[in-house]
Amino acid sequence: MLLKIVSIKEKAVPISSSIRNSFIDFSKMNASIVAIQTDVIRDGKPVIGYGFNSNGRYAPSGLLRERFIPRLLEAAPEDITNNEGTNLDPHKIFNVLMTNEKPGGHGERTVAIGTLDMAVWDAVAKIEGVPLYKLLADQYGDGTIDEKVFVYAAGGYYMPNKGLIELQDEMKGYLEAGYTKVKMKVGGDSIAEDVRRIEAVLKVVGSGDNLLVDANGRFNLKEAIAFGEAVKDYKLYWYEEAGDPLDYELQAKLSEVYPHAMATGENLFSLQDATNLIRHGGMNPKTDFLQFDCALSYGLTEYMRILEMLKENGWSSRNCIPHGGHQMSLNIAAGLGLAGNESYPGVFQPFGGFADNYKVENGHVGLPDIPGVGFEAKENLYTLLKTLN
Ligand SMILES: O=C([O-])CC(=O)C(=O)O
Ligand SMILES: [Mg+2]
Repeated sequence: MLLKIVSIKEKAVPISSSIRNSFIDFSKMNASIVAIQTDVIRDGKPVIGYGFNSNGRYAPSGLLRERFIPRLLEAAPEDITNNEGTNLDPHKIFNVLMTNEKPGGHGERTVAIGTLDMAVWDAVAKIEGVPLYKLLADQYGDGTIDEKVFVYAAGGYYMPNKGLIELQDEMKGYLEAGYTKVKMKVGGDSIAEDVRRIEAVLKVVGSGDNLLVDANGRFNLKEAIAFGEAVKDYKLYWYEEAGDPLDYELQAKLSEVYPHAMATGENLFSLQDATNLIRHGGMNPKTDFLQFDCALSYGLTEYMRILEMLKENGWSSRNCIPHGGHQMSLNIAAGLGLAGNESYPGVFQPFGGFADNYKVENGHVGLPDIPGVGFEAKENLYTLLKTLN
């Protein structure tokens, strides 16, 4: 008997807040959560894989309900399982989901598929009875697991009535929570004001090596260069998403003049977009970081193809620190040897943050030894996911 998917459920849930980056506010932000129930029984209960979409893109409920969930439910069991029929096959499922989808113009179907893909991998690891990071290391990596993963605290948003003192207090909180590096938003105010904000945070974190700045694609080339010029002496850990994510020429021209590390990629949603960045973005594998987020970009199956492409082009998985601050990318980081993962200690709850009993220490965090992605070890998240059942 081949295993079967019994049901797939989806719900949009709010992750709204009063924070603002240089481009959007999050007053109406939401996310899809999904549950894929299989007919496999483990510990007396049916295996259910859970997934959600990463922050920054809205819940793709329509795409999921009208197109991708029906497509997956209609697939023949042999088209979605391994050869023995004992587990789901995420790669075959990707092909099923992409049936009758033209290439290019990826839009937000990448988010819908990334959400389902997370639930599929959660189920796969639960059926195997191992944490996802272990499954990845054993089946797709070299067997080594990073017991602790580097994480930085992303925050520093613009908010109503948030001055320099409040910004400093926020950053002090991250250091007290065990983080060593913090990220703040820039590009949402004048360069002079952002420089004042940066200097205020530097007083808390000590050196530029402990501070990352994120312009969320706000600048044109002239502005991006001017901002780089204004901050270059701080030798920041990275300067993120200076211009439009698809403007590879802007990134390349900025790379010619900005002398320190840069990061981008959270809004590139496909292997082809990632390839274009590597081909045309002028980025440097010796210094720069790539932030592709599987949960926004067709899932881990596509992410593995991106890692392959990077290798062919002289980049390493250690250049990757994904966007999104979720446990899925933390598993990928631990199992496939990434450089680290983003973390949102203060925002995007209950999706941001990791297992409850694993404290961040010296900027690193461990993962729980339970089957799947580990959602069950994060109580506020699991409580929400369970409402799908
Ligand atoms: O503010 C956002 O959209 C999130 C973001 O860019 C990040 O975490 O790097
Ligand atoms: Mg960003």
